[in-house]
Amino acid sequence: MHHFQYINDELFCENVPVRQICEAVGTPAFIYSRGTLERHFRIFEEPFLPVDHIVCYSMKACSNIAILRVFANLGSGTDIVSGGELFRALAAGVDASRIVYSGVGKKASEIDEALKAEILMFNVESEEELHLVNQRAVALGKRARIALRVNPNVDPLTHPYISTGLKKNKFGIDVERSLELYGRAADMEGIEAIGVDCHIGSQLTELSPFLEAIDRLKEMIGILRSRGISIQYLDIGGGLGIPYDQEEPPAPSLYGTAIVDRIANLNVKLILEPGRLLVGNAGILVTQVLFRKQGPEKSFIIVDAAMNDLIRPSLYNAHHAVWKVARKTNGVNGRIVADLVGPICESSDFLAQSREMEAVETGDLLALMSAGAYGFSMSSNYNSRPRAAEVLVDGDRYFVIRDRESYQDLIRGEHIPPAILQTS
Ligand SMILES: Cc1ncc(COP(=O)(O)O)c(C=O)c1O
Ligand SMILES: N[C@@H](CCCC[NH3+])C(=O)O
Repeated sequence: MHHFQYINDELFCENVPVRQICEAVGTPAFIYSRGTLERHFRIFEEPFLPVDHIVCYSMKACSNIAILRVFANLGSGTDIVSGGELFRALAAGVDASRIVYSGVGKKASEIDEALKAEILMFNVESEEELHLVNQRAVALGKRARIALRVNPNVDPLTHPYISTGLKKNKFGIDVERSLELYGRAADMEGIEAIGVDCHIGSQLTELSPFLEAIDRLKEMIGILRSRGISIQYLDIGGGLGIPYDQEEPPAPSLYGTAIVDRIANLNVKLILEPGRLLVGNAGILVTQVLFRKQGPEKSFIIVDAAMNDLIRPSLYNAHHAVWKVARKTNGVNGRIVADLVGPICESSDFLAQSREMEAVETGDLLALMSAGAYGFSMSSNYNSRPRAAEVLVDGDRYFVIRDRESYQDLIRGEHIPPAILQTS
């Protein structure tokens, strides 16, 4: 359920016509609905309310500070994976004591920043990282609260590029080695092991892999406690999928109640790191048709958004529904099959392939649906394309929450050395 709907054949985000926003800010533009963001957060959190928990929004999905603030206002913490994400979270006003820091490659400077901010917990992903976190904590006269990110070797049954909990993946530490490392961590002056963590993948559409992973972690917590290591937090990551096309992921209520049942009597504070579920269907990418072109084998609709704006179709062959912003423009009727492509000089620059959709005309606005997660946050400047504007709709008002980049932004920080500037 989201707040993008047609009223008299015109697409609205909440109470604002999408066309009106595009006339003011141009295209391509990401448009998010505050109502949907809040609704998704509440629906996700609801089943966890009876137990001690923190929802730490995984901000890599959509990291605009206005979006972070929407969730922080609802009590959300944040799952971060870099110094840059820490900076954004603090800039948005997220409470540092609700921040967890995951990621396989934390630099000493980033660890220092997180220690100084006094975040809740580092999710440590290797033995070398554990030593570095200890060393940095001692150097700063602090103790780092940590969990080890365990790789439980569970198949998440998702796209191989976004599976993280198999032993062939770079993420986390296997169960046996983790148990050993907790023992070693107990002797480290700068380390306080308070949690166990895992995140097995993204866009999961089955419940069983989550439960299997939790069972492995539960077993570990029992072993650790029997060794005198008192684990207080269980972080089960994110990963719950959303319907993009035909998928039927478990409803958040089902996911939540199954997990709450599974950890009954475990006596831990649960940490949840949803990303896609909170923002995916709360955002769209609106683009304008530049040209239509009939090739010998295919029809192409060339639009002003491209793989630099939304890379998911190119990277994972991901499906995003295409909706016309005005359903019956210029009396064009009928259905077509076409590739929706951008201006970038790559054959993989497509937003939809061989897609059946309503016929379109040059100048029409099209909405790529479910683009709120891993849309803008994975965008780039490839082909020197300024990144899109981001807009947040709130009832009958809207706010530009990120300006469209300018050409000047494209060369910010670039310099021609004087020796190269000389022409003679
Ligand atoms: C450590 C970690 N936590 C949480 C998430 C959020 O995942 P999702 O957006 O699938 O909920 C990710 C991304 O997959 C992640 O790497
Ligand atoms: N970027 C991916 C998900 C990976 C999540 C990061 N751990 C997507 O668009 O589906």
